[in-house]
Amino acid sequence: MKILTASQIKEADKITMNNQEISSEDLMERAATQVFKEIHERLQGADIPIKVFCGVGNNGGDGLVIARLLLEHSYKVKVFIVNYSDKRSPDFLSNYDKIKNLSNDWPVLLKGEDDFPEIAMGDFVVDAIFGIGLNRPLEGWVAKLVNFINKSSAFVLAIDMPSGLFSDKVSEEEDAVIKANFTLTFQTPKLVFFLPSTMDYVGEMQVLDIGLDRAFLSEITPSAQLIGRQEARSLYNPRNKNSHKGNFGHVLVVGGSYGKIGSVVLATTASLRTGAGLSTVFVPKCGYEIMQTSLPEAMVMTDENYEMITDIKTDLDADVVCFGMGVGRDKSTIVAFKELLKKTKKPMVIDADGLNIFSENNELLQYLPENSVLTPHPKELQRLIGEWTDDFDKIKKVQDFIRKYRLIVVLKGAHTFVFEQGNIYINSTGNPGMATAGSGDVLSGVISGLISQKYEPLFAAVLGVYLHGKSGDISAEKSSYEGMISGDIAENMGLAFSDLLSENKTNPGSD
Ligand SMILES: NC(=O)C1=CN([C@@H]2O[C@H](COP(=O)(O)OP(=O)(O)OC[C@H]3O[C@@H](n4cnc5c(N)ncnc54)[C@H](OP(=O)(O)O)[C@@H]3O)[C@@H](O)[C@H]2O)[C@H](O)CC1
Ligand SMILES: [K+]
Repeated sequence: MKILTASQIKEADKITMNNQEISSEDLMERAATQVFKEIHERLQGADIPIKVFCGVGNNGGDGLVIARLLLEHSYKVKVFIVNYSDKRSPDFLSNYDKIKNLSNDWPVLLKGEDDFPEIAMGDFVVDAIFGIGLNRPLEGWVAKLVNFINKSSAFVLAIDMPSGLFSDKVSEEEDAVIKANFTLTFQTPKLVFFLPSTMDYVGEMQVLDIGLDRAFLSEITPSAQLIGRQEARSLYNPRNKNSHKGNFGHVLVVGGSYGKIGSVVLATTASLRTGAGLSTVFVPKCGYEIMQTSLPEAMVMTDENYEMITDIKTDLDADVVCFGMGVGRDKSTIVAFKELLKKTKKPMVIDADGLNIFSENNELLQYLPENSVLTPHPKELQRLIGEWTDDFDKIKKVQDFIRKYRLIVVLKGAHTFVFEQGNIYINSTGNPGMATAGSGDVLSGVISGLISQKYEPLFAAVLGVYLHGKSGDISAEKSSYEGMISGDIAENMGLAFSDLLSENKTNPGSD
């Protein structure tokens, strides 16, 4: 699903109104009706006090329509107008009239702190104060109102965006931003919903299709894309019946050191569970028996050295080389890595200490084959590209880095981002249970397994991240966030594929 900027959304609005010959008020009615339906479906007429806080722009206009529709369905609604400005939008004004005509219980005008209503624990708060039109931080009593709502224990539903959250930059720590339990957003998710510094404001998120112009939406180049099941499914290459293990490629995993052979076991298991035809590992001698016993499906080659990798003597023409897990940063390992880089022509997948070696030896990056995949977590990324001021600056710095070295970067996090030049793919699967030792080793193995099967490295990264997250979700379902371990993610890859390929799911753009 495309993630659009506020200006792209505003353009889509205009084109939609033009092509569908509808007014902006019609579009507002349509958007807010979708919200009403979602609320109605969940509350089923329940006798819950609903407090709708409306700004005086179009986000506030949405709030007024939602309130009107709820009142028409006999919900217990109280409307508060957050009168932050004298500039009221025309669609706000016409809906203000409509709601005033509906009942004698007129909206309450809030002009300062003294007007704040009581918000009780069981209240249902609708936040329709600001949407994508926010262009400066909240100030004065409006900021205080937002903090006041946040302090209440009420359930908060944000309309389009949590108020106070910018769509195209991060807020400062002291800024007032609604902390929503749920956000119903129109047509497209916003990039800030997925950034580490802003995602917590959003709560659970659902995108409502408000029927913006299809042709425009399909043609526009997005700033990023959200990868749900449908998008991941479109990347899957079905297998030919007439095939043998040679068709699915050969993965070479190079890694491990004394006490860290498990990381290689995990990555290699994951590569095989993802469908690699053959997987060979290159480990220090201490890893020989561990590998052969724990993963009989893999072939094992060893270094001369018992404890660490010092010389990667192999002429194996693998389809992909995965390097870095548990490998350490000994001088001799760095030399061996450099030799490996020089002789490898096919894309590589680099993780963990492989990334740290690059951070400390920047000159090695030039030997990395084009289209190789780096899989850092934020700390590893910071060591690679330097400090960033905020998440938007980070995105820019990653783009500069991958342009320079012609790479793909998989930035691991609650929402893993896959960066290619000029594009970002944001993953929708996964859960906090995956923050467990070895989870990254499994991911490198999954991506390598897909590359060996002739997936383009970019698509291997995007699909791999999706499947890894899905397998994590399946593992959590079976064992809970706390109880799952990364070996489960490798073991459940088969179920993640089955889920991807099952026919009985219809929810596009999400899971
Ligand atoms: N296609 C869609 O998604 C549709 C969305 N709709 C809804 O419309 C809003 C966007 O509405 P808009 O009127 O553009 O913007 P806001 O309601 O968010 O803000 C209104 C004005 O508030 C001023 N502003 C901005 N920041 C502040 C601030 N910190 N303090 C005070 N005032 C502020 C600003 O005006 P200025 O002239 O003062 O700069 C804003 O213009 C969208 O989010 C949806 O909810 C439509 O209903 C249907 C289609
Ligand atoms: K809002």
